[in-house]
Amino acid sequence: MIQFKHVSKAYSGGRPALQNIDFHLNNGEMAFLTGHSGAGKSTLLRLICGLERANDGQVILNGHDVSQLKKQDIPFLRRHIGMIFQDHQLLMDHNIYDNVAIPLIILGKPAEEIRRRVSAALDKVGLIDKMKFYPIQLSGGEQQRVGIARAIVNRPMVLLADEPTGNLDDKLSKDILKLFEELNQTGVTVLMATHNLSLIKRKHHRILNLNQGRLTGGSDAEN
Ligand SMILES: Nc1ncnc2c1ncn2[C@@H]1O[C@H](COP(=O)(O)OP(=O)(O)OP(=O)(O)O)[C@@H](O)[C@H]1O
Repeated sequence: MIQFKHVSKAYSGGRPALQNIDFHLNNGEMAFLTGHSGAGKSTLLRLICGLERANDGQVILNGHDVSQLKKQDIPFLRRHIGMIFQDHQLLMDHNIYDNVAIPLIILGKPAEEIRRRVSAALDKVGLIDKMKFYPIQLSGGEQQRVGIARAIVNRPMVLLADEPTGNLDDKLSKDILKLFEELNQTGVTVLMATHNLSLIKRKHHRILNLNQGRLTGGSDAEN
């Protein structure tokens, strides 16, 4: 489902953020992405959804080489991806319901389907009672969960999560991880970047570990 072939990325003026990354995440697999701050985790996730372009190598998503896609084709690719950002990126002048509905509105889904799916997504993250609230009225952890609801509302094939439990306490972090595992059991491929090693230590999913932009664990050769 997600394959990196000799991928390197350097931001202009900076040292390489990723160097010669090779791995293959199978359809329906779940994996964690770990590594120190600045190791390249966000960059790797951003390459998959076309927010950044590789300088070298191939990033293949569901058979498409993301690094070769034309700019106008990127939105079509993103329809299949749910992306959860570190800084949740909510629209502050829209309420929670609207924030979660946005991906469906963009796709032109009928109002009744939007209502049903947004309610289901908010229910999953425990925020159904707050759908009329604005992001500013929610705690950091609740805002993070709105970002998660928005990412799953369109039932993506692939869920990419950048530090999704960063603002959450232990109990909520475990709940979110459980939610990802449930989605994974329905066939969604999940890649989650995290610093929280205690959260994932008893899990059996593959761990891709980055160190200074290089993959030091979890590549296919070890599996
Ligand atoms: N837009 C950018 N322009 C220039 N350099 C960048 C940019 N984004 C990231 N970098 C650099 O690329 C490297 C990898 O950053 P990245 O954000 O991918 O790491 P990370 O593992 O996600 O870190 P963190 O855990 O702190 O979020 C770092 O050296 C960072 O300074």
